[in-house]
Amino acid sequence: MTDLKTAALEYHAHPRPGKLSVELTKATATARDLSLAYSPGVAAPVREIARDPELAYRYTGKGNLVAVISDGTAILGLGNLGPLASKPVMEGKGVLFKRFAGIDVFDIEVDAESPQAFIDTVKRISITFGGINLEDIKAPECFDIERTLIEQCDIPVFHDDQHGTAIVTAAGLLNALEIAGKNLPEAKIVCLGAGAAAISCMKLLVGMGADIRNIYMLDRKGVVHSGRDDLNQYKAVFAHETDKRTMSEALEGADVFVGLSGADLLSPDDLNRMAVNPIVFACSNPDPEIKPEVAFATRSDVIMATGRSDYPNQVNNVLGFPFIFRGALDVRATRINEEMKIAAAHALRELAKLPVPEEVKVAYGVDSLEFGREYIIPKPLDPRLITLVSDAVAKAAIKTGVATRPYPENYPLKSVNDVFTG
Ligand SMILES: NC(=O)C1=CN([C@@H]2O[C@H](COP(=O)(O)OP(=O)(O)OC[C@H]3O[C@@H](n4cnc5c(N)ncnc54)[C@H](OP(=O)(O)O)[C@@H]3O)[C@@H](O)[C@H]2O)C=CC1
Ligand SMILES: CC(=O)C(=O)O
Ligand SMILES: [Mg+2]
Repeated sequence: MTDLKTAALEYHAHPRPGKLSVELTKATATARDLSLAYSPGVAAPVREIARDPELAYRYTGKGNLVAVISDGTAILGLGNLGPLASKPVMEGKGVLFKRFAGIDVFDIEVDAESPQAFIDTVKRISITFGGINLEDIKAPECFDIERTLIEQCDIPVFHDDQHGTAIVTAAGLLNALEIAGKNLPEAKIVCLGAGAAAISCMKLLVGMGADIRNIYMLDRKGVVHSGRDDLNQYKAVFAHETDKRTMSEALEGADVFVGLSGADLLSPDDLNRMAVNPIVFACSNPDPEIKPEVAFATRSDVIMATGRSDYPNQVNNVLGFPFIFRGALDVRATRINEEMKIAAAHALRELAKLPVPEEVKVAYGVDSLEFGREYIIPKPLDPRLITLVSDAVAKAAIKTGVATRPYPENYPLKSVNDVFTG
């Protein structure tokens, strides 16, 4: 772990600080080039955009530019460490947007004294961007922030920790249930965490067929139940009448554990309470609710996923946000709706069942990757993600009437290099 810490600090510090930079996309070699890029030539697109704001998509980078914005109140599972400390994560999201979907990102860390101040800041700068990815904003404030910004902005606003996580969790869970010989409507699910990611994951699962009566949600005070008078409106949706109070009680006979809470909160004893072929998604970052080696030492029948890159089955929103925004930007969707999210989940789910290209196996240093307990969800380095997930999202946007552009000529994209060939 110390090695990883040292390597991570070195990685971020050298050869230059940070992980990404702004690049030029036009010639700047001659005086003529400069007279086009800047004064006097730049006045021409200025006048055009003043005449017709839509032309910002033609003459500026707006259409391929996403703001990754945080207030630093829920940085991964590390908690409220403030906006500046969130910058490595936000730059990291920028790296993933660019690497996997060719999307440019400005990371913006907002020192806001209140949710309203945050909303006002984001609203004022929103015209710069083709989309807004809200990141690592704690519940319950995140819900109102996202809803208000969706209402006020005519570009997609998407809280990644809610919906990106939910989409990827749903895809992985449907596959894990299939492998375990179980199904979503009957699955007994325990969700540790009742924040941004947890509430949204459980909502999407219910939307996709889970029975809310089979879901037990827990926060720091234990089971979310109807006898509690301290529940916010978002948790209250999942409160039902039960005499269960602790995670141990909730886990008795459970089929699924979804952890969206913090490190090392699922004990071997509690894992032993779960049904045969238990599915454990220990998704807290950087440290899962239970380490895979502990889980496997406890039970050989566990189907295990984490949010991390260094174990099999990475259930992480990196599989969602780059490709979802790619699809949404390319048909210039005004929002990212439920149908687009569900289309993305199904595309991810189906991709895991296709034969895996050699280059993916090489990238992960394995001889074989086949749909099964150790491979329930595609790998982030799979080049087919942009092809299938962005396509599914774009088609769903068109079908549901939120696209303002037709199906792109360069779709389905063969790779990230295809992005500007349309
Ligand atoms: N793998 C992935 O792709 C993703 C993983 N995550 C992970 O999910 C976790 C939560 O993130 P997010 O939802 O954004 O944060 P929030 O701050 O919105 O929510 C955190 C939730 O975790 C609960 N919690 C924290 N500690 C405990 C504990 N000891 N026992 C029970 N519940 C606890 C909190 O309970 P209370 O309500 O009582 O405060 C709260 O409900 C993080 O670890 C994050 O890394 C998030 C997004 C994506
Ligand atoms: C992956 C991610 O977004 C998180 O852990 O917050
Ligand atoms: Mg996050």
